[in-house]
Amino acid sequence: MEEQRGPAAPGRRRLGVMGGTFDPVHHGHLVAASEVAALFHLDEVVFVPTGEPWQKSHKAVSPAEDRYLMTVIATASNPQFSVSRIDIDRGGPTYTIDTLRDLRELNPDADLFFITGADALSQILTWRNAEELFALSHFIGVTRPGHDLTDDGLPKGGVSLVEVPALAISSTDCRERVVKGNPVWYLVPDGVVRYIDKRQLYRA
Ligand SMILES: Nc1ncnc2c1ncn2[C@@H]1O[C@H](COP(=O)(O)OP(=O)(O)OP(=O)(O)O)[C@@H](O)[C@H]1O
Ligand SMILES: O=C(O)c1ccc[n+]([C@@H]2O[C@H](COP(=O)([O-])O)[C@@H](O)[C@H]2O)c1
Repeated sequence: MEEQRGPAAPGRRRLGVMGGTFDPVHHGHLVAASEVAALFHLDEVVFVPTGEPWQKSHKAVSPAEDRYLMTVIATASNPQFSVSRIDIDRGGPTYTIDTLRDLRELNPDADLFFITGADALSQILTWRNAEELFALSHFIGVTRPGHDLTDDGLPKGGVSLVEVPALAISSTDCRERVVKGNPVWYLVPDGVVRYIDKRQLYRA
């Protein structure tokens, strides 16, 4: 783990990958990405909104273009953050194995660091081609209030566990607040509050 936290190998970039449905993106996502970027000396963190999140198919998910635009708005002010459309443009259900293969092809000079909250990390063995994921990227599991952070059952050396400032924010709670007419100010970036309002998202 310490080797992963040290400086990048000569000639190699370090690319963080923050995958998520981002419906909507909130400060929990942004703080996790920022903290990991600093701890692991990442050159960039690319946020990758899902196309069709197959494990959320029982839930109503907002249109990909809205989730993409909210992610662009939320990350625009940070020069280290960018947003990729690869999972949206590929079409069909989103599998991280495809995300990582595509990002490696697009960034042959970079080592990948996939960032996941404790809840997502605990589900990783249910993901498509789970055993291959760790050959394509290092995984960084971050703390999230209400969830245990563990690498039990995951490949040794393939995962680092990191404590990040605790923000008890979820997209589910943000959506429910909007439905009830409660504020989401300061849970999501200001521009995202405005976008939700403009597009009338989550109004039941
Ligand atoms: N508050 C948080 N702290 C740390 N990690 C988080 C937090 N919220 C989300 N994450 C992580 O960010 C990634 C993307 O999360 P996602 O877009 O599904 O947000 P969510 O808040 O979990 O959404 P939902 O409530 O709709 O399930 C996942 O790896 C998730 O674990
Ligand atoms: O690869 C899979 O099978 C897979 C299954 C569930 C989630 N993921 C990825 O995990 C990240 C967080 O997903 P979610 O559904 O919690 O927003 C996002 O990048 C998803 O594409 C990936």
